[in-house]
Amino acid sequence: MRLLLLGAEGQVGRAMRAACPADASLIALGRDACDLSDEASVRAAIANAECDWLVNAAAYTAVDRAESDEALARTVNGTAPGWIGAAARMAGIRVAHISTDFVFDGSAGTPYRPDSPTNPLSAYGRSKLAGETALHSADPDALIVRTSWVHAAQGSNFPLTMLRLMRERDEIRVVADQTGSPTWATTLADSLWRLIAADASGTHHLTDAGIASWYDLAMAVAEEALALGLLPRIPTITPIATEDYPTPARRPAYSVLDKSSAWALLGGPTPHWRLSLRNMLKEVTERA
Ligand SMILES: NC(=O)C1=CN([C@@H]2O[C@H](COP(=O)(O)OP(=O)(O)OC[C@H]3O[C@@H](n4cnc5c(N)ncnc54)[C@H](OP(=O)(O)O)[C@@H]3O)[C@@H](O)[C@H]2O)C=CC1
Ligand SMILES: Cc1cn([C@H]2C[C@H](O)[C@@H](COP(=O)(O)OP(=O)(O)O[C@H]3O[C@@H](C)C(=O)[C@@H](O)[C@H]3O)O2)c(=O)[nH]c1=O
Ligand SMILES: [Mg+2]
Repeated sequence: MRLLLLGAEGQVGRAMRAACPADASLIALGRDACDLSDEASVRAAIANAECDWLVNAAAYTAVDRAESDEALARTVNGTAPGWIGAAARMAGIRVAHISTDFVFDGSAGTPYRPDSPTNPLSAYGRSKLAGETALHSADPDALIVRTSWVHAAQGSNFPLTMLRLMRERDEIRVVADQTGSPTWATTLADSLWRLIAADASGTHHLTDAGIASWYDLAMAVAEEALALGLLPRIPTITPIATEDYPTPARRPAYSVLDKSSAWALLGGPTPHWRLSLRNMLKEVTERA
């Protein structure tokens, strides 16, 4: 199988490259080779690629910045997936695309199913929902996988931000009233390769197992990092309310996703987030 990967330098893009099975070949394009704000660039990249599947791991992921930069977020996350779907369909290429828990408003009290009503609270969430819709209209067979709270040993993510702040400060304050599921990019990439091998289509939810608040996640980063020698001591970590950590973007209070359809296709659950976090931080120690 030949697979074209867009967003090759992001957290998920790197994990997809690392998890590439021996019997697959990968054409990995970064922003310089395929710019999702430029329709001609997207069309050319897809027309020139002889492949069976395309995975779109490129996105505008700066949630707060998107509030004041909505037009670009909208083009990259909302419009480009439609260009991708149309070009891929024309070339007979299957598409896998990644979306987010932030398409939901967080007012639910039980895990969101793939067909639960969406209602994004942020410009980023609106742009990602628009991307799902545009891709689905262009290519009804596309595979859309919503995930959440992604982290990796390289890149910009909450656990690495926490690790840096814990080294710099005596106290950090973290919101305890937003609940979701942290997800190691490696879990997502391994699962995506398997969903592709199974010829999956439609919308599915895929995160690591278990739930946490951002505060729980920060506490876990502290404990795991201390045990691995990445942190000399644990600073004071204070749970706070969302209103005490003002940000430009609103985030869902609850964004746990129901993963049962993906788990059925995969033949079992994904690892618990705590185990995945430990494995991610082990990789940080190996890189240091
Ligand atoms: N990170 C998270 O917590 C979550 C992510 N997702 C989704 O998962 C997918 C992968 O995210 P993740 O790997 O974490 O994100 P990253 O931000 O790590 O990677 C995204 C990549 O897309 C690239 N990119 C941005 N703009 C463009 C553009 N105009 N043209 C081409 N490439 C571009 C970025 O390049 P550059 O670095 O140069 O900007 C970056 O390499 C995205 O669809 C995201 O919405 C879903 C839920 C949670
Ligand atoms: C840095 C920091 C953040 N926070 C809060 C702010 C926010 O509510 C929460 C997470 O902040 P971040 O900006 O790191 O995370 P954020 O970029 O919002 O993460 C989201 O990214 C996009 C791409 C997604 O798709 C989502 O699934 C989700 O992973 O933690 C604190 O409470 N204390 C802190 O010191
Ligand atoms: Mg962020």
